[in-house]
Amino acid sequence: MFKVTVVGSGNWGSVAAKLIASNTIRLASFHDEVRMWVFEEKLPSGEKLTDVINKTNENVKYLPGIKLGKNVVADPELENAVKDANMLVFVTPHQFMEGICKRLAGKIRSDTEGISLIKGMEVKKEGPTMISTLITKQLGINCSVLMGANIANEIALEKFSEATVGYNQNKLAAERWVELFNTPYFNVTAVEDVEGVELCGTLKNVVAIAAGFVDGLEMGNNTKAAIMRIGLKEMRAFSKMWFPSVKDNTFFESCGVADLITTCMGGRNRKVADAYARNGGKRPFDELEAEMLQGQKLQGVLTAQEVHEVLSHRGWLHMFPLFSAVHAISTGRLPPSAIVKISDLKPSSNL
Ligand SMILES: NC(=O)c1ccc[n+]([C@@H]2O[C@H](COP(=O)([O-])OP(=O)(O)OC[C@H]3O[C@@H](n4cnc5c(N)ncnc54)[C@H](O)[C@@H]3O)[C@@H](O)[C@H]2O)c1
Ligand SMILES: O=P(O)(O)OC[C@H](O)CO
Repeated sequence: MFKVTVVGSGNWGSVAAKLIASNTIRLASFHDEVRMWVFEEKLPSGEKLTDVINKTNENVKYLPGIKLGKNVVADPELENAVKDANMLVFVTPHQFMEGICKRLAGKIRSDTEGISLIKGMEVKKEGPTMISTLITKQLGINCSVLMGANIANEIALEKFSEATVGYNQNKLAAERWVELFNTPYFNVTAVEDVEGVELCGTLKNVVAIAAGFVDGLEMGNNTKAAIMRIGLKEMRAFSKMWFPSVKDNTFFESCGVADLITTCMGGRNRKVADAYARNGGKRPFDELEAEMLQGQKLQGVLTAQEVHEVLSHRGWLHMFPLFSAVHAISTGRLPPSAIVKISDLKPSSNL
């Protein structure tokens, strides 16, 4: 029997727990109960978030108004939450994963399979390390990924969408993840390209920041489409430079072009970048994030910084004018209007 724990309980983490719980309760090969690790916090009422989730079956802070399923149990103790599980679903903002992995090292079952829903990467001197690789290295487990055009609040309302599982070699494990996540309104397919799927999910957040600038400047649909097109090309070029095995077809899955479109239309990165541009770049991103998202986290600004670091280390910045402009604008070195002057930065013909 498979026992699932969700490590993370933000907006998407809560929806993932709901999706999974609806399947573990009906499929015989899974234990009914789904544990969900909660980064504990006190609510304005003085109650602990975990207690409120377990009392109301609702994550009142990150996914208000949605019942998670009676078989979801919130647990504030990380080690306790994972101790019986042999299927771990990682879904926290990427900046917290190194610390979480350090706490979990040596404390999980040896037969555990992992999957990361985290859109982000770590930066090392030698280049980017994907979060699935960090998990594999630090915890010694196989780790697949699930990415897609998945704005969490829409899936919480059971509106139809698609997602892509990326795996490396272990097809059986990938099929089990598909079984665990798939529902009539959440259509999951698997492709053998873990890095390609994960890089799509990670890099689209940088393009979403650019799309938000364009919206904030009220530049219209053609400009936004141009930004998305250039962004997609840079996503593919960046992915293939670091991981030549990445497949072109992956960019046509839900994790690729579909996620790029939905994020640039309706995501949190877009929304906060829109506000940043409307304020003429005068209010920093972290201030807008705290005010507009109330505890939810942006991934695009940090990812732009990470992309900048690895590209500048290699001397490749000039080949990625859009990624470079997003970083320069979000750090206040260029005004938001610079997002449509990227042709001045001489994009390389080999993208
Ligand atoms: N929300 C979406 O629509 C969506 C959809 C697909 C993928 N994702 C990805 O899922 C991942 C998680 O995003 P989310 O939307 O579930 O989270 P979120 O942004 O809604 O919430 C932030 C979470 O971080 C937790 N947190 C705060 N400080 C922490 C710390 N020091 N250590 C550990 N946790 C801490 C908070 O308790 C909260 O659970 C991200 O990589 C995101 O890109 C999000
Ligand atoms: O709200 P965002 O910008 O973090 O994007 C959410 C999801 O990644 C969309 O698939």
